[in-house]
Amino acid sequence: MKLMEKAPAKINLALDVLFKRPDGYHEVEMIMTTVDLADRIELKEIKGNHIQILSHNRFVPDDHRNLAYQAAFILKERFGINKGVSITIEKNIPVAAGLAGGSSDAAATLRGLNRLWKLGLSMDELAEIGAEIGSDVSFCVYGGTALARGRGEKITHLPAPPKCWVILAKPTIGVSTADIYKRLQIAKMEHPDVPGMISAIKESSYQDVCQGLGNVLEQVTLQLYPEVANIKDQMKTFGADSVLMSGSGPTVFGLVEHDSRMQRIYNGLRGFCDQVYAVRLLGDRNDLE
Ligand SMILES: C[C@@](CO)(OP(=O)(O)O)[C@H](O)COP(=O)(O)OP(=O)(O)OC[C@H]1O[C@@H](n2ccc(N)nc2=O)[C@H](O)[C@@H]1O
Ligand SMILES: Nc1ncnc2c1ncn2[C@@H]1O[C@H](COP(=O)(O)OP(=O)(O)O)[C@@H](O)[C@H]1O
Repeated sequence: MKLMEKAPAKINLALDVLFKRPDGYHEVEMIMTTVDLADRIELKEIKGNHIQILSHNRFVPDDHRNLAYQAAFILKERFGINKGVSITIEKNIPVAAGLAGGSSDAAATLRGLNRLWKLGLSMDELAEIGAEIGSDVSFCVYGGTALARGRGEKITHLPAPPKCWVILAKPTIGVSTADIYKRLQIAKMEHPDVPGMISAIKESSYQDVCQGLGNVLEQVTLQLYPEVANIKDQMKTFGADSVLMSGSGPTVFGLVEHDSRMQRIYNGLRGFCDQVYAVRLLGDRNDLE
């Protein structure tokens, strides 16, 4: 028996940090939404009682460090499953990019194994288990668009933002999320208007979504890596309606409505950057199917 799950990437339309918590994590308010760039997860029953990870991408760990492995391990332990499973990850989302690829693989594994092993868990229960794996996993269990609070695991669903193109460009540097959070100087930050972004989405105003983009982690990553600032500038010059870094970076995304302008930005950026994608904003929970 085998089955497939789609694991889409996310971008943060807004990312605010309120304060550092006693447990070392940061209290956040983020508006997350999915885009049409997805890994594919194949789950297959195998003989034995172990978890096997297969992937052609050399940056993806094939052992307990893989977040999909951790998802399978938790479900096996918690529900006493004495079966083996092979998890094949077709990696399309760039790794360590601020696009939650690993978190989305873990979330897809939770959803898929819930079906394969007939566990009968609700999405809310899967999201709660996901929070034990990483801060972004709960959101990725549901997909769609949401306000994420707490350390990212408290999810309030939102409607899909207005449809547009999203150009993603990832410079060839790796960014450590923990390092970026550590360097954040909370007293000096300019906060994005998160309630304003929620209204823009509810009113389906593309202009207001563009105007409201903001991420407090951006200033930290831009200072450390000038190449990220350079890509932001290029994207604006080529004509994106609005540009922001996703998560802790280094991927930069640009929003654009018109097909011809999307093509111009995409072609222009290909000269500067190896990993460039032009994808649609998804933002709807049904898009996981
Ligand atoms: C910044 C964001 C925005 O969506 O995404 P990415 O850039 O990773 O995609 C997330 O907050 C990242 O989520 P995720 O990558 O799941 O983080 P985790 O594995 O839980 O935590 C990695 C490290 O980041 C720091 N961390 C994470 C979340 C949070 N609210 N406060 C923190 O301080 C902690 O130092 C933690 O050890
Ligand atoms: N399934 C996975 N896919 C990608 N990276 C993974 C996975 N599991 C664990 N990792 C590790 O997690 C780190 C962060 O990866 P990723 O989730 O792609 O980035 P981000 O948290 O920036 O969105 C990588 O450096 C990688 O070693």
